[in-house]
Amino acid sequence: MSTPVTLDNLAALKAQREPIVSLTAYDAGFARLAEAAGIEVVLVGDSLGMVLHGEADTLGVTMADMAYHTRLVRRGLTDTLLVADLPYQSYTSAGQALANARQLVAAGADVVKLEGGAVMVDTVVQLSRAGIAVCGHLGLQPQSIRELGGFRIQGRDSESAARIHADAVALEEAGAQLLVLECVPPQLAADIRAAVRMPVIGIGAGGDCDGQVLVLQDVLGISEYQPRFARNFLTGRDSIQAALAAYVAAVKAREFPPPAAD
Ligand SMILES: Nc1nc(=O)c2c([nH]1)NC[C@@H]1CN(c3ccc(C(=O)N[C@@H](CCC(=O)O)C(=O)O)cc3)CN21
Ligand SMILES: CC(C)C(=O)C(=O)O
Ligand SMILES: [Mg+2]
Repeated sequence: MSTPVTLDNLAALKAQREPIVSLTAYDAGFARLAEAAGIEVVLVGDSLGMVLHGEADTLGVTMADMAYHTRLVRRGLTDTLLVADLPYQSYTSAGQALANARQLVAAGADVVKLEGGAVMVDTVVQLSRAGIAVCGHLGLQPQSIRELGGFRIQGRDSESAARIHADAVALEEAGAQLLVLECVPPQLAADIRAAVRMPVIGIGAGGDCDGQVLVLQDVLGISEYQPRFARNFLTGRDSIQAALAAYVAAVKAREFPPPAAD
């Protein structure tokens, strides 16, 4: 890449139906490798609570953690769009969300991501009005693990599918410019993708999304627990660089995720 990736570029990729490739990173070194491999969006995910800290969920991650890792990743990137997660309990009011989102932007985030649908509309409106780009996150919301009772697929029945669909539209109307859709049935992801202008980046949500995101450690096969939807791209390859390039190529060719229920 030679010019910075923008949200407008991602919208153009959606319009062209060219898959957007996203990957998590938590430090400058891996961020640099992700950019060199052609990753368009690097996510500093609160998944770092699990893959870096060794916790069983993402609930212990703090704003200090997210700001620190966002600063590290920023130093590894020249042109890649940087999305950073607002962590658990850091956006319980619009005012708190604004203050914390500003911290992530100061640390180098281009876009801040938050979990939740209709309940987040006021917050998304305020962030957008303040000039902060927002990425929504629907479907499986790991920060709601206690309410969900586990990392389970969401939107299986028609009622919850309709709610997720309505949440996506509400987020877009509130000003969200990007959406992560995690662990929902492929048909629901396809319907939502077609219904909103913002690019929809899927994870465990089938192939008919505008893009895909995976956790770095899953792509390298070094996670303690590998979700079923993830793939180890280092298998059969001899370097991390080759694995990341293979992930990018597989998403761009729509070879990943595979068509069948995986
Ligand atoms: N290493 C890692 N990869 C991830 O994709 C990831 C994280 N950590 N941490 C934050 C969230 C949590 N995620 C997860 C974690 C576990 C499952 C999981 O166990 N899924 C089951 C399917 C459950 C069902 O059938 O509903 C699976 O077998 O994949 C899914 C998403 C996605 N994110
Ligand atoms: C799994 C992705 C979407 C995420 O939110 C994270 O890495 O925290
Ligand atoms: Mg997250």
